[in-house]
Amino acid sequence: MARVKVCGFTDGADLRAAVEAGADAVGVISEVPVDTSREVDPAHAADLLADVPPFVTATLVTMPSSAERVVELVRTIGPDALQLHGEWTPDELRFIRAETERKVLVAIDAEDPARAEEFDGVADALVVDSTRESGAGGTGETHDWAATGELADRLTVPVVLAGGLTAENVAEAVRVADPYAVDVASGVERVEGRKDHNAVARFVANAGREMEVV
Ligand SMILES: O=C(O)c1ccccc1N[C@@H]1O[C@H](COP(=O)(O)O)[C@@H](O)[C@H]1O
Repeated sequence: MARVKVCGFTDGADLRAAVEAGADAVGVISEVPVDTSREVDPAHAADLLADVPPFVTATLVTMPSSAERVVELVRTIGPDALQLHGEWTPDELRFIRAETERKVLVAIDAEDPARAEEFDGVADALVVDSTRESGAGGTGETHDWAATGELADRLTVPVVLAGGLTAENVAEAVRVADPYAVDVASGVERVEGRKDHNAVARFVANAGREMEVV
């Protein structure tokens, strides 16, 4: 059974619905250099994550221009964990981990397994996503789940499967890739930036099942 992260909250009621549905982690997206309806400013991100109860991982998804800015954002927003997209070096990652004392997940593109191997043992987990050229996620596009499963078998750190997941395809994705966790943003929205609570509940349920619940 895969753990579940639901990402890209802009609204407290949507976040609480995901927690109620049983999500293991929730994410807010702040300071990303792409146009996305899921981005919130740091103050709003802090407010949203302040509502996350114990035993649910409050995650900041970000891609600012420097490692120092990541550290500032962690101090402002107060997440439990960080998910970094974009072009980071292993040394920058070591600096961020040491300064923030947070678990750090690095997002890599599914087409770039060499980069995953570069961060194996440096990051706390890898998010294997179908990213844009900039490294940003939220594309709503799937990739080769079997190849990601094979990559996960070669790595020592946990692999989070992301990219184009929905309540309808997540059970099959888990069956094929057998990831540590799955991550969804656009696939459980009713309109851009707002979640469909029913789809979120079905996503969480289906991530833990081999058969789809409709
Ligand atoms: O969702 C975004 O707009 C986004 C922007 C910049 C960096 C990361 C972003 N989202 C992350 O990408 C994955 C996959 O998204 P999707 O399910 O394919 O829409 C998502 O889990 C977010 O963590």
